[in-house]
Amino acid sequence: MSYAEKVVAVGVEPVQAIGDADSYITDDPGVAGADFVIIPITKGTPRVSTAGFFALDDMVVRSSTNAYAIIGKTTEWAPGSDDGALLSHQITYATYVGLKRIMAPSPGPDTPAAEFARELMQRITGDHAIEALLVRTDADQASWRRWRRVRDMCGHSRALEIALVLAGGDDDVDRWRPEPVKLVIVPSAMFVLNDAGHPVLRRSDQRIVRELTDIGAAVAVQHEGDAGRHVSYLRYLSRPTDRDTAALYSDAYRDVLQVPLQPLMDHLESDTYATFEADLPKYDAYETAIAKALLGSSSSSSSKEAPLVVVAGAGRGPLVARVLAAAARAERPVRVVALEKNPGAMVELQRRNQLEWRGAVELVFGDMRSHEPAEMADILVSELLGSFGDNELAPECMDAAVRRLLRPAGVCIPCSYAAYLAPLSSSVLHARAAQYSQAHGLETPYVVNLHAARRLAASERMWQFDHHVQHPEPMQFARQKTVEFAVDGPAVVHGFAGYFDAVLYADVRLSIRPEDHTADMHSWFPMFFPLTVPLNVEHGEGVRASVWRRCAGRRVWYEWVAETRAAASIVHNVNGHQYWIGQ
Ligand SMILES: C[S@@+](CC[C@H](N)C(=O)[O-])C[C@H]1O[C@@H](n2cnc3c(N)ncnc32)[C@H](O)[C@@H]1O
Repeated sequence: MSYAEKVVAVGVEPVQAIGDADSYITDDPGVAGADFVIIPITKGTPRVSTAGFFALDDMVVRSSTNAYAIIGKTTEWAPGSDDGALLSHQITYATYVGLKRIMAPSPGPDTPAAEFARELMQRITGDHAIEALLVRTDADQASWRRWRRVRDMCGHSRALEIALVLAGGDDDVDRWRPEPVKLVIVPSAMFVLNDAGHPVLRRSDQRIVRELTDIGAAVAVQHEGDAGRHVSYLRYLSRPTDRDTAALYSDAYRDVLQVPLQPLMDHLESDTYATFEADLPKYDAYETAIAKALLGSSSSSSSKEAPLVVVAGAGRGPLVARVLAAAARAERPVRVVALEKNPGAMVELQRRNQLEWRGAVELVFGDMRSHEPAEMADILVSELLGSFGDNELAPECMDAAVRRLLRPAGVCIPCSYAAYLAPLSSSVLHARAAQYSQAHGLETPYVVNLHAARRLAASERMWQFDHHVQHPEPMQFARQKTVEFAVDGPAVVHGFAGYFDAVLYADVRLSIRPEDHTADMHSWFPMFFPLTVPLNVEHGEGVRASVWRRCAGRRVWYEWVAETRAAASIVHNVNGHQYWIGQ
């Protein structure tokens, strides 16, 4: 199922007291059409027998018949009381009947965070830990600060999820977007009647509900009496919208952490090439750059022949096809060499050369860093860019290719590319990275289509690699940069997002920076460099990031560290001990 096809569950939280969950769910016309209800597990202050069980009369949830449709609320918990024992009994009972989810009360302004966090920790750790606990909270900034404190004390546990109660108007949703919001509760007072007399939300509140359901939250109306029309409206509001193919593709990868590809060390699979090839804006830009280069450059003066274009790292041939299209567009004859080191892709190149290119392309199997050409190229085309620009080892491969394959005044496409960094808040991604940490470690960058995340500042340029001039000596591939970000705090930095931009030729560029992203291009998602321990940033405080690109032997890797005024992270991935790129 793709993300866009996912249906958002819509529920009801009755304001009136409910005597018995089963008859409410089965008989009350007011909840017909809802997918779930949010109701207390027990009535008022229930008695627990000395033997440790509840009396039937005290229960709202009395059987497991409708458990799949119930989010069970525990009773309010008073700090310093022995309500903790009651909470325990309620959770044990809720687990026994198999409730869909259990909701803990919100930590009120007077609730000491330490006591509340300790109470929660007791439920989510140890032998009888429950998988997930919904913490109910208001959406204002003070509530977010309280939540942040409690979550820190609970070690950013993935078991804690949020049920966010909106107030309407100026809910600060940006602050909640990076948090694990699994449920949005909309009080009926937020609804207004439209011209036809139907309850609807104001435009700004519609946007908030859509944004939160879009990152995977269910939605419920808090209502007295018949909630049917509110439920239908919320279902309509959170329905999937029509998307184009590129958006559908991106949606399927929302917040999915991917290990970055290593096209130099590994041989890519045919399906991976097929995914690249679907990204037409990228190849359109290449075609334009090649056509401009053909018009702008003279072929080697010693030769009367057409310019020689070498596609280094041709894959299954999309750039070869674009060289031929650019030549036709520029009305310039060309000679084309396709160089590739992946034996599987070589078979596809032969097939296309026979069927599509009528043998016009010279195919060469080899490594661009060691290939000995019979003739130097006028134009060298390659696409070895990763999400952080140089993380697929474009510098190492292209510097060698420029020296060995390109004549001194030749054109290299791309001629330069740069890496960018921005601080990122996303407890969702951080929790996922922590989940993978046994396999890959938390000191590993990922490629991810960022969605449940908030960028805390504009991206800053880290470094650049240039291939327009041939350097007399091989390039220095190591880099280091420290940048300062003015963060819109208070916020939590869970890591950094990495981006790149590239100049293909003259004014033809590619970019995945949010500030100037190439329209509709979808084959590169940003990089995510997690911090092992997230850093809190207060209002007016900045964040400093230092990143190194280091190289030794046949390995290249990144190390990174973050600092605020009050705290600092560890230096991540020292000596590439968790993540490296192989040459
Ligand atoms: C990111 S893919 C791009 C492939 C193709 N140009 C496209 O757009 O679909 C990079 C390609 O370069 C090839 N490659 C990487 N390093 C190479 C090297 N040193 N020599 C030759 N080919 C290389 C990989 O096998 C892969 O096919």
